[in-house]
Amino acid sequence: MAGERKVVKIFGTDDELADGLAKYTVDLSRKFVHQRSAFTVVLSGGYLIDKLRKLVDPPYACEVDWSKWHIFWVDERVVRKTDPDSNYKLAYDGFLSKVPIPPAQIYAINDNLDASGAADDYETRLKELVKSGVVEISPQTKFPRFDLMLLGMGPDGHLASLFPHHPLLKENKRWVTFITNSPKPPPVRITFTFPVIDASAYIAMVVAGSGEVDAVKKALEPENSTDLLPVQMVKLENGEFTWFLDKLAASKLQDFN
Ligand SMILES: O=C(O)[C@H](O)[C@@H](O)[C@H](O)[C@H](O)COP(=O)(O)O
Repeated sequence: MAGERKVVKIFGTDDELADGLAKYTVDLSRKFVHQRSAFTVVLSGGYLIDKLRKLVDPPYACEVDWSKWHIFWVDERVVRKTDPDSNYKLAYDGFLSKVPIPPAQIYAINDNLDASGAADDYETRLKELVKSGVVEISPQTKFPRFDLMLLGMGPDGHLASLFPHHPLLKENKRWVTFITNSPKPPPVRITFTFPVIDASAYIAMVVAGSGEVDAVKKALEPENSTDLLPVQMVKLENGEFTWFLDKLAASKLQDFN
């Protein structure tokens, strides 16, 4: 069935959220490995990685065929992989170093290139992975269709490095582009574009704590406003968008309190 299915899950504690996210990811891993013998997973930076902490331990870790996983980044800071600002480093230290995903299936950006070069290089590598059948392609839009994006959102409603009112919100040709004036430091990043995000099969948007409470309220219970947050601009063509919230992040939602 085409279109977007929206799901909201609210957890009482941080540990319950981490358990819920681990179970959801295990179920999708099983589904895609069975269906296509590969599972393409896109990560963001931020505290998302901490929320994946349960996935690396039993019972979840043993239920996953890690050899079929392929890891990508929805956005990455243009810094060395060893830099504390690197999303690769954050994910490696907190998640990837603890599970047996083949290193050749972890697609970090080329940190020898500048922002424009790194975006071009990442897009070229994605095109090769589409050709070899690892990454699917959307039959409708011809943008890459990832199996699962595990994402975070900022207090201003940004996702990936797509910030409010920025011209990159309108990018509709490139798969991967770059930004040199990100309002969230560091300023130079590469990012997937909206058409790639919109082509996803599943997105988990993970928000916990009080920092994003107003953005969550605006995204889930919008009042008439033409000034949309970036997260409100996501329109999955044929996919499921699930919010993973804790009690604090959901505390302003009328329908859920
Ligand atoms: O590089 C980045 O800045 C992240 O990838 C970004 O997309 C992140 O997911 C959001 O900014 C939310 O970040 P927090 O989880 O820290 O709020």
